Amino acid sequence: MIPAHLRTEDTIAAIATPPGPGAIGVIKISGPEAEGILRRVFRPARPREHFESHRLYYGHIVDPESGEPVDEVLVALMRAPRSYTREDVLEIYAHSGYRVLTRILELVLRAGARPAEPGEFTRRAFLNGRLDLAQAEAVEEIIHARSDQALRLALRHLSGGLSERIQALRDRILDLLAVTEVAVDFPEEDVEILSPEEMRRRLSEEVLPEIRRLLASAEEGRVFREGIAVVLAGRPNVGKSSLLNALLREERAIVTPVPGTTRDVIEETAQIAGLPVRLIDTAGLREAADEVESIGVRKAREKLAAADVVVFLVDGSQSPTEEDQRLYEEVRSRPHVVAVNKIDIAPAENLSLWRRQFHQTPVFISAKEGRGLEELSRRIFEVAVGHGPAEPPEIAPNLRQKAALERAKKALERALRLLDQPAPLPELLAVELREALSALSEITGEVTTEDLLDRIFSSFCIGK
Ligand SMILES: Nc1nc2c(c(=O)[nH]1)N(C=O)[C@@H](CNc1ccc(C(=O)N[C@@H](CCC(=O)O)C(=O)O)cc1)CN2
Ligand SMILES: Nc1nc2c(ncn2[C@@H]2O[C@H](COP(=O)(O)OP(=O)(O)OP(=O)(O)O)[C@@H](O)[C@H]2O)c(=O)[nH]1
Ligand SMILES: [Mg+2]
Repeated sequence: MIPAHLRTEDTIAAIATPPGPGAIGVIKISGPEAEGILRRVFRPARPREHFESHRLYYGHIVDPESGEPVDEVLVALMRAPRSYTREDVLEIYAHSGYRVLTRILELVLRAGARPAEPGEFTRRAFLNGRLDLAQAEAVEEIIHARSDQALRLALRHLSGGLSERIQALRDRILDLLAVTEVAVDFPEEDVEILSPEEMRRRLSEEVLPEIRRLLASAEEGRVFREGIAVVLAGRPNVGKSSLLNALLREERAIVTPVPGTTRDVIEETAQIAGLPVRLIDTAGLREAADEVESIGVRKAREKLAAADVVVFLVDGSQSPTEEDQRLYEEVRSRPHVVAVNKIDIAPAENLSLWRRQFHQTPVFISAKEGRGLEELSRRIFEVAVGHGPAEPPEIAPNLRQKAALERAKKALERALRLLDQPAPLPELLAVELREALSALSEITGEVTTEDLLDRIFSSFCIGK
């Protein structure tokens, strides 16, 4: 039974914009009472009997009990099925502020709506067939995209890029299942509609490679979507904070000639070669001079251990020391890039010493003059992604979708093993093909459970 809080005959309402002062705040209402609510709480500037669909009306939200105006607004009514949820949708464009939006929402609730659960608008869009499940997940992906690449990927998912690939796979497996079932139903007829060899060929050359491609792009897509943590580490005064500032193009961290300037962890988001990156500047690694600094150094080591990529920075204006070597040993086991800084003032003989100092060729940079930063970005990208800067994959399944793909892959591999045997039983084959189909159907949501939907939509924002 559908729990009361998800009854789709209810009219739901939510504030759809972030709380606090802002130019405009939006209240969304969806369900059969949308128009009734409009009539009860809205007073149009010019009295009217009828509200046209998809038109903006200007007027006031008025408390129906006291007659007191609450805000000056624009409203739009979008009649079913031409709306986000395919139900009647009412949107109220109000001023945004701490009180005004909650006041209006209270009136709307009193006028016949109940508060929407997180993701409930999109859940209705899904239940009413406007989006499939993969597209619904893409809505959330758009909201959380932190780089252009991540956004592009999400938008392709929203417009059905992933769903189409899954659908094509399902069609192929369905064809195979259909002939297998003929063989189950008419065992005595010796009509071999599809030979085991042909079935084998289609599975191993057409279906499984496509699943493997999708799985690989899931891996690759993850870095584009979620981004990486890049920690800047090295001895005091080598120019870590200067590099942070240079990469951000902003004077974010304090830079001084005094070693031990940065004592706390500084984190900022940036884009590096299209990847969303959390850049983390840390205290210079050394025997700390005081308690504050020693806490800073400890935090620096914690960040180092959790980094996706460490940029190990050294000072090219000085020659390598044992201390640099010792610190490098700490970093070496982590994915890292070595950067030799201050090449604008570094003597040439130093640079050749530094060149031979590490297990990899360092990148030569000047944080001060912004030199070598592109090369550094490229190297960070390589270490994070495993190959040179490339476009993100066309589409990239998320973790849930990846798990379903893996289930489908296992089932199809079992089917292949059956086909290796002499006279494979069609009944057994059909079981595996159906299992693969059901796994793939979970991705787009042809097959779902309340539990699955709860899990997916509960992580959405309220009002989405
Ligand atoms: N004001 C407002 N802006 C918004 C949204 C919204 O809900 N309200 N959206 C919320 O995420 C996004 C836009 N997404 C939307 C997707 C579909 C439909 C829609 O009405 N689709 C109908 C009919 C389209 C038509 O007129 O042909 C449909 O597909 O059936 C509306 C918004 C971003 N901007
Ligand atoms: N010439 C030159 N000076 C630089 C460069 N990068 C940093 N510096 C100078 O080096 C000094 C230290 O720079 P910071 O960025 O504060 O160094 P840090 O590694 O963050 O130092 P701590 O926070 O103390 O660990 C400052 O005087 C910077 O101006 C560079 O590329 N060239
Ligand atoms: Mg610093």
